This record gives sequence, structure tokens and C-alpha cells, in this order.
Amino acid sequence: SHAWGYAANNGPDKWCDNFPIANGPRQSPIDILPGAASYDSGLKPLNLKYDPATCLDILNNGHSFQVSFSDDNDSSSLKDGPISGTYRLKQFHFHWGASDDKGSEHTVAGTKYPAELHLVHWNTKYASFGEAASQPDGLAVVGVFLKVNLNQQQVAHFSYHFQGKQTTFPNFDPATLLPGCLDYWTYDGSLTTPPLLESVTWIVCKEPISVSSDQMGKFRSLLFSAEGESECCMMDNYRPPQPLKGRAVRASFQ
Ligand SMILES: NS(=O)(=O)c1ccc(S(=O)(=O)NCc2cccs2)s1
Ligand SMILES: [Zn+2]
Repeated sequence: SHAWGYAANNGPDKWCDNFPIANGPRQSPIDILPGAASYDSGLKPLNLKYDPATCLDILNNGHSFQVSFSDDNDSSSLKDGPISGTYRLKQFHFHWGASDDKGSEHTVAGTKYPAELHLVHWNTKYASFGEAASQPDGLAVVGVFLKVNLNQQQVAHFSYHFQGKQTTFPNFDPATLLPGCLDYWTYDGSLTTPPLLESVTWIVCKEPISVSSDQMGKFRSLLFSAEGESECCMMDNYRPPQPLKGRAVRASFQ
């Protein structure tokens, strides 16, 4: 079976063929309706601690590019917020569109942002990332919307890479990708790509970060294709919002 992707023949509408959980009860992303979210005073502020020394490499995995972190200790981790215990940062990656009017996975009252950052963390009550990914409270992903500000400084100098390309990416500080205000919405969801596991506590920041329009251009110059294949630019690598199916969305702010 051809691998999953974002094209008409292998995209989100086809994922249920090989991953039936695609039609499950807690799928992501969702359209967040701020008016329908309930403020929960019990939600704590996010406690994010990132150590640039844990940054390992950058990989184009054929459907995004991801920056991976060493996770053999708690030096880059998430605590508090809606979760209990300690979740270690494993990787971050982005989703984006072919143009600035689309690209984010979560939407806010129907509004699409040009891109969305996902910081993927796993619950250290489990032995490993892979084990955690199969548990209902195994993962916590912090989502940050990106908006385009003309002549805003670069997010980082990611040059284009073919699928499978991996290069070292030392000392990148993911804290530079966080908005000033860490107000968030939270709900129980899933991975937004296959295997679509329903193991994610989603934490979506209300405030977007700004990137330059040429940074967006750099994202769009990445390639889905591998070296030597006919070039296919990586863009529109986002899953559309999925049915809420009765889930509550809580807000950390009033
Ligand atoms: N867009 S998102 O943040 O919801 C992610 C999608 C996939 C992610 S993963 O890197 O954790 N791999 C997922 C796994 C593969 C095998 C076992 S789990 S994170
Ligand atoms: Zn993602």
C-alpha cells in the first residue's frame, strides 16, 4: 500500500483505510470555539523548561521536518498546565500551507493560520516514547500558531532538505518559538498523522508567534520527494479539523 501523505490519493480522507482510528472518538485537530471553551481555574500555568544542549538533529521525514531532542533525562520537559507528572520533549515540527490563508491544523472559530508548530512531549511514567504513544495519557503536544509579519526576523535558518535528509542541528533553543503569553486551550485528542493514536493531551496556545514571509517561503521550498525523484514541494501538510464528538475544551484564561 502506498505510504500515507497529503495528496488526493493518500491524504487525510484516505487514512481511515489503513488506520481505522481516523474515525475514532478523540481525533485531532479540532476547530476551537473560544466561546464554547470553559474556563477552568484549576488549570496551572505551563511549566516549560528547555535545554538547548539536548537539541540533536533536523530531519525531513517526508511529511514535515522535525527537530529531535535527546530525552534520556528531564532537562527539556513540560510540567503543570493540564497534566500531572513530567513529560519530556521528544521533537518539534511544523505544518503549513501552500499560501498564507491556510496551513494550521487547529483552527480558531474557523480561522486558519499559515502554519502551526507542535512540540511533542511524552509522559515519563512510561518507559519510552513508543510505550507512552500507545497510552491515553502518554503524550502532551504544545501547539503554537504562526502568523506572517512582513520583515519579521527568521524563526531559524532551516535550508531546504530532501526527504530522508538529516543534519546536525546543535544548540537550538525551542523556547525561542514560544509566544510571550502562554494562555492555552486544552482537550483530549490524538496524533494528527498516522498512526493517529489517541494518546495526546493537546495544549494549544492562544497567542501566535510571528515569522517572516520568506521564512514561510523556506518551509514551502522543502521537498516531500527524495533526492533524484521528481521534485514535489512540501506544503499543505495539515489534517483538517475532526468532529469534537462531545469533548470538552477547557481554557486556562478568562
Ligand atoms: N502532528 S502531531 O504532533 O500530532 C504528531 C504526529 C506524529 C508524531 S510522532 O513523532 O510522535 N510519531 C508518531 C508515532 C509513530 C509511531 C509510534 S508513535 S507527533
Ligand atoms: Zn504535528
